[in-house]
Amino acid sequence: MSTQYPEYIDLQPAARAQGTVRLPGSKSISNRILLLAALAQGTTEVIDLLASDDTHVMLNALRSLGIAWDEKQDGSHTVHTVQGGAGSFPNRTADLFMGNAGTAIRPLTAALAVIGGEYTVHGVPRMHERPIGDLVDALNDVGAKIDYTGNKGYPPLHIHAGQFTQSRLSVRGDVSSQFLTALLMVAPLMARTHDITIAVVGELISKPYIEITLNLMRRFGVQVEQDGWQAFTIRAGQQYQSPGVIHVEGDASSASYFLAAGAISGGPVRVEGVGSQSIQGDVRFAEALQQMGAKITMGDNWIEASADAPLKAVDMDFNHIPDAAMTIAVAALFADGTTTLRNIASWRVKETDRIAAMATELRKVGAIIEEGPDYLKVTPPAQIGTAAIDTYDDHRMAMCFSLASLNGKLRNGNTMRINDPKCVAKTFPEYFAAFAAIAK
Ligand SMILES: O=C(O)C1=C[C@@H](OP(=O)(O)O)[C@@H](O)[C@H](O)C1
Ligand SMILES: C=C(OP(=O)(O)O)C(=O)O
Repeated sequence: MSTQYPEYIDLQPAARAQGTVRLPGSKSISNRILLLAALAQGTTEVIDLLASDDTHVMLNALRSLGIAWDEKQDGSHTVHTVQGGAGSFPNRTADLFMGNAGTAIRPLTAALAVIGGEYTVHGVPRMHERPIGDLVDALNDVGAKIDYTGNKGYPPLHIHAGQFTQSRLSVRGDVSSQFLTALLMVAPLMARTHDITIAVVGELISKPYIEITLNLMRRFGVQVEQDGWQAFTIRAGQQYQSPGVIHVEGDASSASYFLAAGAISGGPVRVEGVGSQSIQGDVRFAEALQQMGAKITMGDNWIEASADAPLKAVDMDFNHIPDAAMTIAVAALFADGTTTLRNIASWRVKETDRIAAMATELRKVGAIIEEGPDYLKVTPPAQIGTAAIDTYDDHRMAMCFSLASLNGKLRNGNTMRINDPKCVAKTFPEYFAAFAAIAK
């Protein structure tokens, strides 16, 4: 991305956070819309697509596959015009670099396997440590031909043309919900002559992301029949149709940092772009802040956080909001006791092992941490010790730890150093400018 960052950023201690932030577009919605628009019949105008590493890898991949798109500016809005391929990709061979974007590589792998061709997909080294085996198994079981060219169960992948005749698929749901999302998104391409049912094996995690998938599929004209979280049926003969124009909401996970800033330091901080009408599960981060004692107000398209007392520690299950939950782990530095984050095992297979990374960096600033396979307990220090925070090429580590500079809790008024801040480019290239605008 274009923003230039130095090797590290030293954040000045800020007593207060106040102001209004216009959020960048949702990563989860942007990458889903791009793929759906590419698979649809007709031309789609996408307003306010997120501009970041994760969407750029998707846009570049679609172009390599022969899907035409262009970008223009309309006042303060961007407009991407995508020419749909009506269920097919013009180019049947391609080598695709997917960076570290789970929302790009997983659904696209499924689409390539079903459409057929000779494709390789790969990413940054960490992407080659992030599991994809459950998705590959689900697809290969019903006639796909996907090979591992590195380690079994992980990208890089080589995808050949397969043959799909079966009507029942099953996929594990307990490592990443993105595998089910991927299968749901390509199911209409398999359901040309017969219905397709996708059964979920094991407890499905991160359920609200499946709601985003189903919502956007509906916007593109495909209905899914749902039997709880156990089975999903796509009736034969449905095709994606462009909705014409579609707008991308602001990113609710990105909102979490600013809302937490308002809650930690009094606020008020308002985010614009998500609100009570949002289709993203991460808006429920606001409920977690409320439980910590913050005051939350909300309109259709905005949320505001403030607080008139120190935050209260909480003990909560965060399986439904795994990304925004990281923000709670750092907000816990400002709470009145031990905060426990439960049911977050998926953190271990994301941009880094996020449970280990959080534990290490929170200890650096003086917190007492207990770490388990799927939980984290954070007991705050009286004052936050200054440290150079390592970010593990994880945008959320960098964004979360900016919050440690707030509320005058930094020992001796020192600065908070964030190493390798450019990692925010994955979802929010302008993050540190937005943060500086509210941290006073
Ligand atoms: O489908 C999506 O857009 C996402 C699903 C979640 O992943 P898991 O299902 O792997 O938890 C989330 O962490 C990720 O950032 C985005
Ligand atoms: C887990 C994340 O990303 P991905 O879409 O690559 O899974 C994230 O953004 O926190």
